[in-house]
Order: sequence, then structure tokens, then C-alpha cells
Amino acid sequence: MGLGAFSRAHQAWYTDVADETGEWGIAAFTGRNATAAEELAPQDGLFTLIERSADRDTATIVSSIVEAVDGANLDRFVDLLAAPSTALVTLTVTEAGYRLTANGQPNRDDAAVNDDIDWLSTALGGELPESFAGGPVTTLGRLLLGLHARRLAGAGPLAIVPCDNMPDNGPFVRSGILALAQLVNPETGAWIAEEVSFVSTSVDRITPKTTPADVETAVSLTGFADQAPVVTEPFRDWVLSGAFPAGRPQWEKAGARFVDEIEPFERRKLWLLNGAHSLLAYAGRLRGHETVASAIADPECRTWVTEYWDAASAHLGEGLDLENYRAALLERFENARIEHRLAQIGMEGVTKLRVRAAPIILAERAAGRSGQAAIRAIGAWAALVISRTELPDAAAAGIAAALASEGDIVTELIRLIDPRLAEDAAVLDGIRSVAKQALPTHA
Ligand SMILES: NC(=O)c1ccc[n+]([C@@H]2O[C@H](COP(=O)([O-])OP(=O)(O)OC[C@H]3O[C@@H](n4cnc5c(N)ncnc54)[C@H](O)[C@@H]3O)[C@@H](O)[C@H]2O)c1
Ligand SMILES: O=P(O)(O)OC[C@@H](O)[C@@H](O)[C@H](O)[C@H](O)CO
Repeated sequence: MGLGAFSRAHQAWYTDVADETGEWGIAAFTGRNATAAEELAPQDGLFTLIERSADRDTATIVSSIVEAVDGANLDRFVDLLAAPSTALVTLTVTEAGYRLTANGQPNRDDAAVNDDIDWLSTALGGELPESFAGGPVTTLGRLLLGLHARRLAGAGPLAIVPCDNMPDNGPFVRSGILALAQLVNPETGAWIAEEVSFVSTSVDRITPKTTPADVETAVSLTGFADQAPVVTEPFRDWVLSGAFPAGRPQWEKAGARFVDEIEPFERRKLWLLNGAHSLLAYAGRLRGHETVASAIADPECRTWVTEYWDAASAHLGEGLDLENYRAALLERFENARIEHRLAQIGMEGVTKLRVRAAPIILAERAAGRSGQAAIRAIGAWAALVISRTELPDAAAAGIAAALASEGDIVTELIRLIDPRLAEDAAVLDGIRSVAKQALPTHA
């Protein structure tokens, strides 16, 4: 679920490389609109993956996607979820795409969530409905419908494999879907709790949005016209933890690692890579940069990233080879041929900063330090928000309410990210001073 650029550069690539005999096939469903399916279906799911290093492009035709489907096609989705041959569902729908609150409950302030709950409460009462017209539009609503159909079909257990940048993404999605099931069909909830495995993953491969120039590059590299190529960096990593009761491709053949304890890997990647990305997306943008490579070449931004990494590293534990990891990350950020736009990374700041910056600030404060290196990321985000920079966010209504608040705007904004930060006067002062430096007229 979530047929974006990343799922193609990562899970589709791993499956393609690992499964030489074509035993496995991916039925890929879009999220919010049909575009990716409309582009891929006429090319039989085939697409060009362009690996872009600092000095060259290499193209591979990936063939693991055997079906590209509009996510709104619930008939096909239910058919496949209810089929015993379906072994797992990966999700790449963005952090905000789960529509869960900070404590993992379905977000009842979200009209689409409420509509799905209403429809599912009626439709999942007995046998499956004849028609799915008016059916769920949210990711977890659709997934719950599919899992309910699987239970009724007696098709057995399977694995759910979230591949979005969230800590403990397996348990996070498990608790979210169980909470939703509790509201609409507790019996299916009990079946999910018993039969469905939720795998945690740490995923890594920097994959920007495809541009029209990438389409030109693809045809020049392969000779094939491709409406849906994807550009990515050569680096890739996939760490997974959890059971696959219905089997899985041998992704380890392509370099994936299966571990018992995923948290150290997950935190290292989320805090160092994604945390620095968000810092650059806001603080770098305030300095006029548009891409990661441009921002990291700015000595001021680079110093901020180093300070951020020092703060995060103090809470990452031993044995993670942080020195080499950080050196490799700098090189990846410096790859100017990967045009990773700060505007793309800066979207959905509330959800992202909650897991990328807030935990570092809280850990630094608990250690008796200021937390300023990570406070800078949130302060820069606040500056951009206060100056009405376009930053698409599922929490837009909350942001608008904070900006219109009679009280302290900074406190109200920070409360959206993590209420604990809004209780700490020193953190709020730190955020204010970053926002103030950037926006003297709004101070
Ligand atoms: N791009 C990367 O470098 C990268 C690397 C690691 C992990 N990821 C994870 O993958 C996610 C997707 O990245 P991408 O580059 O493929 O983005 P993308 O915009 O190309 O694709 C996102 C997919 O998610 C769907 N989606 C987005 N918001 C949704 C919502 N609210 N509800 C339902 N579906 C929704 C879209 O329709 C699309 O299918 C990221 O948010 C991140 O969690 C991305
Ligand atoms: O994909 P997002 O929007 O969650 O985050 C933007 C980037 O930080 C992210 O895509 C990284 O490039 C990726 O996580 C690298 O593996």
C-alpha cells in the first residue's frame, strides 16, 4: 500500500534482486489518487530505477511489480487480501498517512477517519457487503476491511510490514489497527491480534520525487520510454524484525538484515539521517537553500548538523559504529546529483519533528543540557510556519488554530509536536530565540 517513489526504489528493488525466479509478485496499490497506477499499468508494472551516484547514473528495469492498482479499487484489494497466496502487505504511505494521534489512536478530529469508522461499523457486521461503494479511503480503514475479508475467507495469517520512518513502526501500526477494529468489529480485532504479525523495519534509501528530466534520462539510458522512472542513491539498507507466518521473499539475498532487536538501528537512522534532514529542511530553508546538497555545503548548516548529531549520538548507545555512519551520511547528503528538495522533506513537520527532534530534546534536557541543537530544528520550523511559508501538513487545522491563538503562539505550536516540550520554559525560550532571529517582525 502506497505506490510512491520509495516503495519502488526499496521494496520493489529488494524483491526484484532477491527473487531471481519470479516466485513472488507485488500487487501495488496507490494511496490517495490513481496516477501511479495509471502510469505503471500500461507498462505492465515495469519501471526504470536510476541509481545516481556522485559521478554517474546506472539504470535497471525492475520487474517485481506485477499489478499496479488504484487504491480506491477495493474489490481487487479485498480479493487479494483474502487470497491464501498473499503473504504480506508493506506500507509506504508517509508517517501522517496512518492518521493516528500521538498516542496511537485513530484521529477522531479527521473527517475521513470518522467516515471510515461509520462505514466499517455497518459493513463489517455480518458477511462481506456486495458492494464496497462509499467504502474506506484511509490506509488503516482499507487494511482493516482487507483483513476482515481474510478472516472470513479462512485464508490464514500474514505479515504487515510498515516501511515508513517511524519508531517501532510494527507495534505502532498494530496498536492503531487494533484500536480501529475495537471500534468497528472487535471479533476481527481479536483475530488480527492472534493471527497477524506486525514486522518492525528500519528502511533507508534517499529517493526524491521524480522530475520530468528523470523521464528523459531514463529513455536515454535504456531506450525505453518510461512514464514512471525513479531516481535513487546507490546506498540502501533494510533491517527487519518480526515473523512472516505466510512466508516472504529471501530479501537477505539482496542485503536485507533480519534482527531480534531493531531499536538501535531504527533510532540511529531516524535521529541521524531523518533528524538532520528535517533540521536542514527548516533551518537550511531559512538560509535560502532549496536542496539537501546545497544546505550541507553551507558551513553554518553543516555545523548545526554536527551539533545535532553530537546531541543525538549521546543517547544512541554503544556498538553502532557512529563515526563511520556519520561520515557516510555526510557523503550521501553531499551528492549534489540527487536533487532532494527541502520543501519535500519539510512536509508534515508536526508528525516528523515529533519522532525526529522531540526525543533528542527530551533526552538532552533529562541529561541536564539545553537541547539547543535539536531545538534549532523546531525553532526554524516555527519560524517558517509563523511566516506562513507553504508547508503541507495533516495537522494544518491545529496549526491554524495555534496561529490564531490569543495565547502564546509558540507554546501552542510546540504543543502540537509534543506537549512535554511545551511544559519546559527553557525549551520554549530556545525555540523563541531561533524563531525570533529568523523573523524579527513576528517576535
Ligand atoms: N523517499 C525516501 O527517501 C524514503 C526513504 C525511507 C522511507 N520513506 C518512507 O516512505 C514514505 C513515502 O515516501 P515516497 O518518497 O514514496 O513518497 P511519495 O509521495 O512518492 O509516495 C507516497 C505514497 O503514499 C501515499 N500517501 C501519501 N499520503 C497519504 C495519506 N495521507 N493516506 C494514504 N496514502 C498516502 C501516496 O498516495 C503515495 O502512494 C515516506 O513518507 C517515508 O515514510 C521514504
Ligand atoms: O520520506 P519522508 O517524507 O518521511 O522524509 C523525508 C526524508 O527524510 C526521507 O525520505 C529520507 O530521505 C529517507 O528516510 C532516507 O532513507
